[in-house]
Amino acid sequence: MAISAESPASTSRLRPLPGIKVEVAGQAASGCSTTGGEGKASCGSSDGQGDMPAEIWDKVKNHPCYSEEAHHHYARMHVAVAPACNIQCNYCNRKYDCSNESRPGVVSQKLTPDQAVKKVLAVASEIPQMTVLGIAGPGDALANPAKTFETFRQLQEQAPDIKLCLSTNGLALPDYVDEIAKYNVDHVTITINMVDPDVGAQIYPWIFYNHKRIYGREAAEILTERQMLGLEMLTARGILTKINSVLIPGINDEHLYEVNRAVKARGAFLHNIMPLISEAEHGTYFGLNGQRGPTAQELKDVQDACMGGANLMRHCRQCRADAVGLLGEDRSDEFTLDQIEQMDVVYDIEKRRAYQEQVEAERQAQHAAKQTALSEQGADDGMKVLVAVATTGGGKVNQHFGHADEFQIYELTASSTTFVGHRRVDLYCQGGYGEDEQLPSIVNAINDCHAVLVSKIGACPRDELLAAGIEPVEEYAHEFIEKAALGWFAGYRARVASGEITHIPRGDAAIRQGAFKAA
Ligand SMILES: C[S@@+](CC[C@H](N)C(=O)[O-])C[C@H]1O[C@@H](n2cnc3c(N)ncnc32)[C@H](O)[C@@H]1O
Ligand code: SF4
Ligand code: SF4
Repeated sequence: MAISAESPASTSRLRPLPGIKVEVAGQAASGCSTTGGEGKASCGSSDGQGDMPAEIWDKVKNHPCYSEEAHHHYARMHVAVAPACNIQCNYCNRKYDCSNESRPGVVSQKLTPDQAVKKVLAVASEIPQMTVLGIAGPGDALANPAKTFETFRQLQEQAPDIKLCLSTNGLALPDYVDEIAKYNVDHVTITINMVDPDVGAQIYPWIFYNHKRIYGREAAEILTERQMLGLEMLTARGILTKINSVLIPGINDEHLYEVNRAVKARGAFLHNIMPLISEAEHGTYFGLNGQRGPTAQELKDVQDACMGGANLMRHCRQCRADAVGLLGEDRSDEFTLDQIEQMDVVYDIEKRRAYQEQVEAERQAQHAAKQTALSEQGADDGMKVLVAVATTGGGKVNQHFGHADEFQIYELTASSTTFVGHRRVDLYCQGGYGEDEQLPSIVNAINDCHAVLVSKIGACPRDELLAAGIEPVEEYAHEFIEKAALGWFAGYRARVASGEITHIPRGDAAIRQGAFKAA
């Protein structure tokens, strides 16, 4: 597909682009449910490739961030080799020795490139489904170019099967595109929160550029120009890009649609709209000044409004800069420098490959089960519901309600299943203490869902969920998630059709008791 990089009307305030035509070698939309947010049933391919070109498919099918399906099966890790930053965001406060905060920009230990490479080899040997190594701070990968590229250089030699990624604010990006290509870094994340410097001036107090500090609107103007130029240059080289945007209510919530269209026009592969994390105790400008993050509903509304543009990632976990494991789990505690010194690391590519073949077979089985379940749904009657799922990974409904500290949320129609996000909750099972207090907050977190799919649930929470209009479902324990959800949905629609129950749309209006009623 050829995409013109000329400025679309909505981004006319940007630096005029050089009018290059950018070849985008296959957008996510042409694949089949490979991205986070828009998995439709139109694709019948058994593995999910759809009509995506093979070279793109190879880059995304086992990348947990670029493919929603892959994130159930494959792991990633970050190494914290990039402490410095060349700009200031009003939502960021980096910490270098912190083990108890789970947010971007925080790490337990800064690493040298040599230490980082040791750690990657150790993790990759212990967790063979770890396919991706990213440098995401705690500062900016490209504000620390020597450490970033030395890490990549060594890894390319010693672990050539691992995909390399980096995250940047984009200010220095145009200067490093050649080096990014040289080390086969084929996934780059750029954080783009605005394409309008007036919006940018409310997010970025300063940038450090050309040996000086630049403030306010002028800083934001330079930043947006550099981000757009860097994105175009990556697209022109066939490097896949993911755009992160932090949703900041009252500042860029209404503007992110424009960002989505601007990055799509420049060939972005995915757009990851993430909620602002903002607490006074993090010590950020926004946190200290009462700027709140969005609700789950506000986030979904903005993501939904952006559909039809750049494809959306909705399964981001906003990981720490030293995260290790499947998205949502963090095993970095098992790989401290002291522990790595004690490990007998043998990096065996063949063993990793053989293991990943099994993992890939599971991913494909999950995809095929979904396609079969969709084909059995019958005509689409326009009904749309959300369901919550308790899972420990592997793409299956395999967690007890009481053990879930989060639920994955899927939107179902008769012709699609779409992952729309995860909701963290307080653990219900507290060893007998405080359970009654947790339940209302759990119900509140999933109160826009019609059902919650679990491997098991106790009698007390079952009754309370039913009273709140949420149907607890154990029947599909240990099934693949989409197959389970669609199986329940087919039964639900049949009960509605027979008059056994009344379908009541939920959403915001569902914050009431008794939505799930017998007719
Ligand atoms: C720590 S940064 C490191 C990479 C790079 N410096 C950048 O900003 O893109 C990783 C991601 O975390 C995001 N981030 C940092 N603090 C955040 C916060 N308080 N809330 C939401 N996202 C945040 C950044 O915007 C960025 O997308
Ligand atoms: S660019 Fe990244 S590391 Fe730098 S201040 Fe912003 S979020 Fe923090
Ligand atoms: S922060 Fe988001 S994109 Fe980055 S590794 Fe975690 S899930 Fe993937």
